[in-house]
Amino acid sequence: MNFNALLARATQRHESLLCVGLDPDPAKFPVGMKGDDTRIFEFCARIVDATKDVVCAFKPQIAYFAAHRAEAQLEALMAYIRRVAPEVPIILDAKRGDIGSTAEQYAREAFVRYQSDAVTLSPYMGLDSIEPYLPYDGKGLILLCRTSNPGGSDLQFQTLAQGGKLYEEVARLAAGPWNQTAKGRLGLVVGATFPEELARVRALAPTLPLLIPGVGAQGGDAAATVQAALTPQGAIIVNSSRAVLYASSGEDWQAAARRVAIATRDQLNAAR
Ligand SMILES: O=c1ccn([C@@H]2O[C@H](COP(=O)(O)O)[C@@H](O)[C@H]2O)c(=O)[nH]1
Repeated sequence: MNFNALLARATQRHESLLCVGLDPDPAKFPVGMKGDDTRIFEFCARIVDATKDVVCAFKPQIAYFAAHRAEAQLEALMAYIRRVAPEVPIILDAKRGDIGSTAEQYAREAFVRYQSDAVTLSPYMGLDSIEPYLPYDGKGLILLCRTSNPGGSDLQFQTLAQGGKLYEEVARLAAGPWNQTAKGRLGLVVGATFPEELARVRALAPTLPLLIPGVGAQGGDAAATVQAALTPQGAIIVNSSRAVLYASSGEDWQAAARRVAIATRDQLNAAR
């Protein structure tokens, strides 16, 4: 099943707009595991067990694995999620972007090595840096548009000579000609920390799925996010990582992660 269909089905079955981000930092692991980078798989797998019925997606961030030489644990985690939660799409957060020949290798990494359903990409090297991902049928390609960090404004908020902001041009291209080339498989990353721009992106890209990080640890407002971005034609995937993963460092850490995930899902649903 393709990414968009998987996402729609998981959103409906789990009544959830919440994506749990898998950003394992051994320094923040709970009692008994703290500092142990051989237990990255185990930590993430227990979070998956605790939240798999309340999410519409999981989003492992590749840097948290690569930094600890834990790529093999990420491979094992992807296989584990596919086994215990086959209905939940997995978005590999890699933010790749490079010339075509290198992008071919990044595409292979995301879709052959890790078997993800979607990957995050930087659009700033242009359409030919996205094209190498297209041979992987049905996979979602989610382009950075208006990122959640304050410094995102440095470039994305620049006014272009032809008028409009750079992030608006990314949204226009992704909703129009680039998505035609990509056969409807593009999505956009827009931060929950910028609800006005979120609404603007939704207006420019009414049918694209939006991956929205920034609720939880970054302080984005869950209700404002839903009101700005959710429409009957436009899916949203609202990510929270640290607030769920590190809800408790005590022995109740899995139960605490589940509690926060359910509370966040319910907050998002209340605003629908
Ligand atoms: O604009 C962006 C794009 C990606 N991210 C990623 O999302 C999570 C957010 O983690 P929290 O702990 O919920 O803040 C993380 O993996 C980022 O790399 C983002 O925050 N903003």
